[in-house]
Amino acid sequence: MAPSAILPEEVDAEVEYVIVHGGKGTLKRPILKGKAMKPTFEEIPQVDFANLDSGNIEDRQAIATNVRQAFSNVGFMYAVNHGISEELQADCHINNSDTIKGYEALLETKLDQKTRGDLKEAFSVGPSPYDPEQKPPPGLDLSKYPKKANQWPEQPKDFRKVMYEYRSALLEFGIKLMRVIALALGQEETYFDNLTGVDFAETRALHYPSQDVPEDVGIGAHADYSWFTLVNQLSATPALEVLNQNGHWVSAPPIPNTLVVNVGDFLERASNDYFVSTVHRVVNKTGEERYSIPFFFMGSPDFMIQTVPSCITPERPARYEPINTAEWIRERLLRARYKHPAGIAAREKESMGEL
Ligand SMILES: O=C(O)CCC(=O)C(=O)O
Ligand SMILES: [Fe+2]
Repeated sequence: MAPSAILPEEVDAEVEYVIVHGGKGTLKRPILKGKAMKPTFEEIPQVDFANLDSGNIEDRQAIATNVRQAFSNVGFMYAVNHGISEELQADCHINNSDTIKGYEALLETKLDQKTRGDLKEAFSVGPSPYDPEQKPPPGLDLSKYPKKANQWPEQPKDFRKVMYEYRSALLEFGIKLMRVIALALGQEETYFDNLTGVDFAETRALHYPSQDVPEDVGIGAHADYSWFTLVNQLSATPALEVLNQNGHWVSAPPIPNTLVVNVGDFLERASNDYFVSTVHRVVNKTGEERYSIPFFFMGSPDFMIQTVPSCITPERPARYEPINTAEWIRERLLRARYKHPAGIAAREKESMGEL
């Protein structure tokens, strides 16, 4: 969506806001117009990962420099040459099935409270090291994980296999990206290695029907509760939008063979706000169905998210207390589920601050 028309300041008597559901609670971002507008991004940068497996640290450092720029200025990037096989990505279209049991129906979540709900269906696959496909490390303490394994439908036949293969491929890329992020934050490459020993990532296969009602959204304005999210836009339908510092929506259209990568709340927090967990939403007015598969890289449930030492300076002391990963995820998940009693209670505790 193009930035709204520029109005002279004096005409702009009433400030409008975008309401956002993020890790810091429900917040409002003023929509800036005219002279009030700040320099900010108008498109999503692309970063080339072709040299990710280079044996040369300078090559990996060069990627880290580009990631640092993208994550600190925009909070989003397209990863080009990410190495995830095209075949596997094409197979993921198997999610295009309405026979799947246990998925989240249309209007089940409501991130933007002004809407009737999010116009999307989802099938989520979370941590379940009891499932052999997740290749749990030997000696893993299973007591930390939910006993109930992921639920899988009988049909389509290869759904479980493909989802787990896809998850493994993204996890592998994610672990490498976490190393690049460590470099980008001025740490040793291995700085986050203990975070990724046991993963707590979630894959979500999403279907967004086209929206006819003007107020409808596919997924309301929000920031992600993850270290970062890797989004495979399976359809050619442009619908993902990213909020810039002026409160204007910038389109992130699908680019073939790229992954959209965005900073999540954990990374924003650990980087002491140097990297931004940028607000985004999905609005599908194209008349076409849209499918996408976000992969939320979350780390292990008992990992304490604390500020990276190189992100603390005399001008910017640590802004956040350490927080337990599982606790934060649970709180955030419940908040979005407006029909869930615990979600209602969590939202009632919130106050509305400014972003
Ligand atoms: O479908 C997309 O492109 C993004 C979905 C998203 O933002 C989310 O599930 O958190
Ligand atoms: Fe998101």
